[in-house]
Amino acid sequence: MRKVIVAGNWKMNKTPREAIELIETLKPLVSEREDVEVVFCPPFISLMVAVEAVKGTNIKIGAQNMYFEENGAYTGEVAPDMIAECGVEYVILGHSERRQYFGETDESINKKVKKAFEHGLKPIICVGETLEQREQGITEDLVRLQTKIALKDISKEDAKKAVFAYEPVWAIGTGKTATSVQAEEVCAAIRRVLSEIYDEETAGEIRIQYGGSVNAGNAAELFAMPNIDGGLVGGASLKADFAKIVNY
Ligand SMILES: O=C(CO)COP(=O)(O)O
Repeated sequence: MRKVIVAGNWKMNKTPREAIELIETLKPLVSEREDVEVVFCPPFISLMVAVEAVKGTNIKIGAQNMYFEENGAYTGEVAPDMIAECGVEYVILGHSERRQYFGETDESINKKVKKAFEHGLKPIICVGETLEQREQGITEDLVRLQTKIALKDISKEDAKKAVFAYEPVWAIGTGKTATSVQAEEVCAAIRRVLSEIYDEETAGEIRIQYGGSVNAGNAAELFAMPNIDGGLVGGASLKADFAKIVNY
């Protein structure tokens, strides 16, 4: 049985002081469900205080990105061991905003996935199509390709620790959610390709989230779908409402 995982991607929001405030507000509200794994992903600068703030609870902390080199002349970048040393367990990789604004490619995401595993970090790998791609009818082809390239040269043992997040770009921050049927269709396609790359057992262990305008009103229906194992939440993760999603 796959454990549901609900992660809050805070994106570029909250100063370290505000991050602590939000965690303190949410902590008592999201710690009750043993069957749901909760992850907060604040900006880099708040990772250390966030790890400190969730000590003694079962809440996990994740980063939103990292670079694929170990160290060196890469001004402005953050290395895998830097975030690992903060006590972070997860790292979001390949978010569509990083692909769109910061030139990330399937190949660079694959390098990051490899590095994450080398450093004991669990990647939350984001895949998803734009509206244009959906209208062209290439959603499944595209998501299959994104999934395959992200996992190139990744062992079965490591892959089992990965989380996938299906995030249709047209549903992010738009208030326009994919229907549970649309989301399930693509999450099932991701599981099929995982089964082709590895085997059915491995595919059955990997968790696949849906992301894109998840809120307290639609979480239960989405998470009830057989291939949707939780959500990657943006806007609604910045408010006390996040607790309602966790306690769907
Ligand atoms: O991009 C997302 C999570 O990574 C989704 O963002 P929203 O929940 O704000 O649509």
